[in-house]
Amino acid sequence: MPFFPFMKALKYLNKYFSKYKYRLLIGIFITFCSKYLALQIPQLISKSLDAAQDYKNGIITDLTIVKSDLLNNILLIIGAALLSGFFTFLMRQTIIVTSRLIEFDLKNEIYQQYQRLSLNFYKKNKTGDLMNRISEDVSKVRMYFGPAIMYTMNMLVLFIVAIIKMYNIDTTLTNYTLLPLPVLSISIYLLSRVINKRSMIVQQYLSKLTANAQETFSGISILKSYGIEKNAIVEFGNLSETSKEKNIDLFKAQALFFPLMILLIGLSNILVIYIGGLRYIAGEISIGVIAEFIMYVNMLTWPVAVVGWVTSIVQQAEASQERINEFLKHEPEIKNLIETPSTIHGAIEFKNVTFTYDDTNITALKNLSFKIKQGETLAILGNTGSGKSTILNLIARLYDVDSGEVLIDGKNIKSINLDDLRQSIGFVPQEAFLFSDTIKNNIKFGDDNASDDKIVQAAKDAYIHHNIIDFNKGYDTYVGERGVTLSGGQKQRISIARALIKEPKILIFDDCLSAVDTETEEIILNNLYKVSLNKTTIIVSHRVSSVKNADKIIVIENGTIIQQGSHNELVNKPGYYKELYNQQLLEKEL
Ligand SMILES: Nc1ncnc2c1ncn2[C@@H]1O[C@H](COP(=O)(O)OP(=O)(O)OP(=O)(O)O)[C@@H](O)[C@H]1O
Repeated sequence: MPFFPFMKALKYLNKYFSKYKYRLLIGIFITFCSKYLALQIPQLISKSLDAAQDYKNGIITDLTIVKSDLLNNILLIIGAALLSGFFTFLMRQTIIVTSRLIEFDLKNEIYQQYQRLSLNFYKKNKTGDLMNRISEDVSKVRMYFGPAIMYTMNMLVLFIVAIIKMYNIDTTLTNYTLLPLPVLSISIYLLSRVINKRSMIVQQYLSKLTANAQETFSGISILKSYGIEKNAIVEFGNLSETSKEKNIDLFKAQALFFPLMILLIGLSNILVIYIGGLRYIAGEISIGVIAEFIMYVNMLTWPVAVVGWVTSIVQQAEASQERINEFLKHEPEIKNLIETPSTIHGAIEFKNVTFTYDDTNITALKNLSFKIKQGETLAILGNTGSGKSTILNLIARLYDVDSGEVLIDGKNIKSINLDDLRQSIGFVPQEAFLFSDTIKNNIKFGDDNASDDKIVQAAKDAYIHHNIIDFNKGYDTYVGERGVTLSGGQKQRISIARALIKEPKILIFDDCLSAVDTETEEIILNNLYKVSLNKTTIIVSHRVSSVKNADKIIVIENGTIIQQGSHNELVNKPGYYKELYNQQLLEKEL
């Protein structure tokens, strides 16, 4: 059962309660000690006041007895206050620290789940949303483990102990004193709901503002070259104007919080003084009791107000945990079905493969069949959108086919250990992506233990070494957001080096030479020819020059093969390949 049993989504977090149960139990015990000690103070003050009055009224005549009583009480009050303060410190150290530990665990759990999930998941959910759930939502859930539990414990101990003490002293006065407290709790709850609603709206606008600013900065060169800075300023201005208004709305509601509390505490205090005064005059209670009750009222007000606040924290945590659970319970579409290791040689076959992207409903491949033997080079040509990248995605099992089969070494790709499959593929995507790190680490990404010599060799093979050594810091040059800006062709070649260093059985190049000139392309292809001996290689390209040496060329149109054969075979047959060849030959001559 979760700490607040009416919450369903929060049940998921029970495992963390049991993981940290000892810390939490110690925290709860410490809270009890702290509050119990704090609650001794009003009684001591009451006794001191009564002693002074007894002396004044002549009930006690010996001043030294009164003085020693008072001194004792003062020392006890200081002692109780110090100890209670120390326990409050320990209470935060246990409960709040535990909530931080759980926050850390939960973030790691979500991150690991994100890593497991397939590409489809990332297409369906926005990056901002993923980030929000792992940061904002987790912080809200932490509030449930930390402050919500701490203040609830606080409230329970204070309430039970104080109320027992109060009823033991005077029932009528206690009833009157407690009268405004439920009103306080309910009004704080209602106010907290308004505050939460408004702060969610503020958060939404903050996200919009950040997204707008981020997009503007990343597209700054386009913005400037089109001369539309003014439009961007107006758009940002409008957004921040609305955001400001929403913030003012929020602060208006927040501004009510303390006055409301003070008003209701004031009401309780007036009741204590008025009813207590009447009962004192009637001789039913001593003057010390009035002081004691006033202290109890002030001690109880915050915990009572907190009931409202905690309720809304728990509701928010529930909503956030529901969003987190939605991702945590999401099963990756592509699963590793085989635990035993698989050895991969690199023969690939597509048998009547049909594949539809389920988000766009586009059937990218239709009944497609082809075969590549281990160590052969296959080239894929075709117009944009014809399905070339889709073939590569299926070989890396980034998606599973709808019908037909992809076979690796004669075995259905699903019956191969997924980790081993991906380990044996060197994939160079269409758009090179470099991490904000050094060039060396970007290349080493393909093989963590690669020696410097191996890194240099891979860079030479990808024909990027000569560029790298021209940078001041060579291989230690930082690339990415705050580093050197590389040209498209340089990025592509680093990305090739990253694939080569892995020495995979299958090399996949998805139109990754598009940003280099034909001479550089020629050099790289010659190098690749040497390093890719014995490796199955698949090259996707729009250029005949990139594919002419392949063992086999297939031409794709609308997801089906319209031509296949070697360069020599195809160049003599009328059709797409011959036309492309002639056209590119003509361009070269021009
Ligand atoms: N991730 C995706 N989600 C949905 N539809 C997609 C996705 N990727 C590609 N498609 C669609 O599938 C079809 C085939 O795309 P694919 O990327 O395989 O073409 P391509 O031949 O590699 O094109 P290009 O030469 O432009 O890279 C296209 O109509 C495309 O819009």
